[in-house]
Amino acid sequence: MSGNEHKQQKLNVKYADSSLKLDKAQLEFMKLIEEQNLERVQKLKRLRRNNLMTAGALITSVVGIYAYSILSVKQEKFLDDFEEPRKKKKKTNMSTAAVRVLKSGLRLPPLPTLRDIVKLYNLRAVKQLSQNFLMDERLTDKIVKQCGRIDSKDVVLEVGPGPGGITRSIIRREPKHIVVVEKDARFLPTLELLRECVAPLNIQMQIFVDDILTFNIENHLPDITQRLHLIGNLPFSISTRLLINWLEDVSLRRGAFRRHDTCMTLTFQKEVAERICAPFGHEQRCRLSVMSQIWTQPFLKFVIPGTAFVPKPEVDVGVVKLMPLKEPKTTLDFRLVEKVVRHIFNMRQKYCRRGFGTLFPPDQRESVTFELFKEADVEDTLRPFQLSVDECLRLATAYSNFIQKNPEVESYNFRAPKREAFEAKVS
Ligand SMILES: C[S@@+](CC[C@H](N)C(=O)[O-])C[C@H]1O[C@@H](n2cnc3c(N)ncnc32)[C@H](O)[C@@H]1O
Repeated sequence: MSGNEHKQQKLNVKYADSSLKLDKAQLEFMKLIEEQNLERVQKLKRLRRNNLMTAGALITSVVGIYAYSILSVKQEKFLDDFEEPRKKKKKTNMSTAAVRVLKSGLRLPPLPTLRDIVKLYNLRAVKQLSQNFLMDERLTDKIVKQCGRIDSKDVVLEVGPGPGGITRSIIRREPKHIVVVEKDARFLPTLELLRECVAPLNIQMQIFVDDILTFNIENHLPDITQRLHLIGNLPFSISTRLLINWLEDVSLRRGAFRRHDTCMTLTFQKEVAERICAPFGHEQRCRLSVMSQIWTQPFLKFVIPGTAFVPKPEVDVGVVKLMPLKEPKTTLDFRLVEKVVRHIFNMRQKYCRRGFGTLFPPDQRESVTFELFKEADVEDTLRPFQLSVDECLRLATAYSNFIQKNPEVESYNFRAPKREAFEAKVS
């Protein structure tokens, strides 16, 4: 076909098409098709939008999961850091007690950790019983180490073992006999667990659910052929009272102190620990310093930061070792000495004669005070914290001599209402 013929045919076709008229049905059919097309396009658009949204959600979840995994891994790393030194320490740098235990062949069966025990028995600390637990084995070992040598024939009495951290450290020192006195019966199962573990090792363990302030040591430990060690992470609420009770027992050589070599390794609030050991002239010097130093030699061994306890107390804690003196500094009655020392320190900032004078009724106060300071050879213008133990004891001796001659003065109480004080004086 020539080029001209081809052109002519195209024109014919055009001509023929335009001449066609669409009938109504065809138009409607086309409209229908158009509508269907439109609908299909919209459907596709919707599908695309949904796909985009699903993809977005998927990407967000994937990114979320990834970020969470990174954070979790970091958290685990933190926990590892927290626990790691202890694990490493166990492998590379064992405590001396642990080394001794291994050398001696003593093997404790595997025990749950203290943290697990506390969780297992749901042992929430009770504030009224001053419960602050020590979970760090290195610290409990260090406290027990302050007892000095613990022989295989010795007895150790622990006050307030709680979940048993210090008890475990005592066991590692292999005494013959361990006595624990705990007021809170919730700790009984955990302590019984320890007792079961040490039974095959020939260590006798006795558990008493009792109050140490009324616990009769003499009745429970009648045999004095065995040396006794007293130890305890004491509840703050009773620590000073317990110490005063035990100092009185030292003075009377009774209870735990029938032997002169019973030592006390006890914890106190740091400030109290410092007061117990304060020498004269020290600003912390107080009644407790003088009373402790008359019958014992106290040493502040070390301080444990409050953060080491669970729950954390608001104060730091001092570990004090008190060794009863072989030769007591006085044979005077404990309560008489305590009374004189208490009166002297009642007016800390004043001359010591002011507090001492309150032992006597006002009408004879000045003259008697003057006389007794002279007799005791003590400077009456010293402040109470500047008095040595000997000076306090000389004043106590002078007071004791005075009330032997004037027994009616002994019951004088300067704090009593005036009428009562007068009646005491005339009766
Ligand atoms: C500071 S916590 C020490 C607990 C444990 N020894 C430690 O170091 O983790 C004091 C413990 O003494 C107990 N306790 C409190 N008052 C007591 C009392 N009057 N007689 C005996 N135990 C007492 C408490 O229940 C508590 O277990």
